[in-house]
Amino acid sequence: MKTLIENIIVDGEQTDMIIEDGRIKAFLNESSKEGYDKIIDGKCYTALPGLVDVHVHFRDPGQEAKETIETGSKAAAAGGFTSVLAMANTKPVIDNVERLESQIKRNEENGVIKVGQIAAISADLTGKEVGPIEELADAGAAAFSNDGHGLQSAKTMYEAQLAIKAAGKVLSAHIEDDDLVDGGVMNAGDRADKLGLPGMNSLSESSQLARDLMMVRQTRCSYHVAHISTKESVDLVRQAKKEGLPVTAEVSPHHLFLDETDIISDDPMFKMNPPLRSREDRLALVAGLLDGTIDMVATDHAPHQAHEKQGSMCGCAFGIVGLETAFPLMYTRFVASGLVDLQTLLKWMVKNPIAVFGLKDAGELKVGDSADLTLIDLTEEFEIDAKDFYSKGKNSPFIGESVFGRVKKTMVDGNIVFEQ
Ligand SMILES: NC(=O)N[C@@H](CC(=O)O)C(=O)O
Ligand SMILES: [Zn+2]
Ligand SMILES: [Zn+2]
Repeated sequence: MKTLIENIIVDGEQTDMIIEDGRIKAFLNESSKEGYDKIIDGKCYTALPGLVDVHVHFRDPGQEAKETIETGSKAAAAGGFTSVLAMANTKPVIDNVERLESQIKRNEENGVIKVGQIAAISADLTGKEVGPIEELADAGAAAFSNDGHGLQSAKTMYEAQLAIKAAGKVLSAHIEDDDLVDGGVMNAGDRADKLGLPGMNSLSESSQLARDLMMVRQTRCSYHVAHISTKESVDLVRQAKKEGLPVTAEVSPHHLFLDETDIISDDPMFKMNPPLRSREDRLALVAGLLDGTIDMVATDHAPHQAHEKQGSMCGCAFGIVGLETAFPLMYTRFVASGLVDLQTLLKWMVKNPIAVFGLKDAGELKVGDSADLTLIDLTEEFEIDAKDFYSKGKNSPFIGESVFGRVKKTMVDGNIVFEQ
């Protein structure tokens, strides 16, 4: 299979790209159109290496009404992603070798992009004891996480770090002290008080992170902070990096662009875990991303059915979708606004995720690399509309927002997996 993409922008230059047998064969300026199986008019769209998201929830098996591997991966492709890591909090949880092997096969069969599988740290995410980490790593676990629940037991966290370090994998930590959360539905503070909603103390994140980092000093386990949300957590990661600890962090777009002051009424679209924090927290996250304390952006794509995101924040589900809004939001707010260049955004959304999680993705558009890429019209402005979502989840607080950067086509191994 030989494909020619004409007139695309790569690194700021207009070019043609030849793809053969799933790989980038050459960049040419004047190519003859003979001998191709497919010719695509790139219309001067910008070609970027496929985006990578190390934190998504595809709900399959068990909650297919919220999302499936197929719909979730189609949403990812529509968002410009060619590679994601799926969390283990499906029903049942991916916590043993048999389930992991079957899930890896299902991800491959049903996913239109590359879907790596994260395995659970503990059986059923209870945190009581550490699961068979070595066997799961040998069976192909992309990383380990207890996402959905914090590990309340220090002993479980300590033993998990030792086992994950021995297996040479990354521990992606959902940090949450249940006692301090105490049934809250949004960040504790003035806003929660005003709305009369139960608050979650932000120390529920940072205090558990401090505990975990004390352990990393000893275990040297590669420890990745999932969905970091507080200023204190950013300070702790910054300090840990200064010390040379193997610590990394991801932030989700919603924690960069929204804070508790955006919650003007009891609205389920603003309920997620961790919650939107204070403005000060949000600005610390932006600063942490800009200074390299936070390594990457991850969506924490958490689809739910419409009826699960209705009524009061007290009764509804935690989580929002993010795969189809992440790139345009990040591009609009960080690149189009002039804060950073496109290369920096690609560091956050491609290069660092690949490097930290040791993924096999090329992450670049170079001759010889696999043709995992996305073609984007960076100049097209559009309104985020749930009707356009491929995800079954329409639960986004960004609906109605005007953004730049429309994904036009996404290719995995040279095959088109999304076309607008
Ligand atoms: N982020 C959320 O609010 N929800 C996630 C779980 C999680 O990421 O902790 C989910 O699975 O729905
Ligand atoms: Zn989580
Ligand atoms: Zn999550």
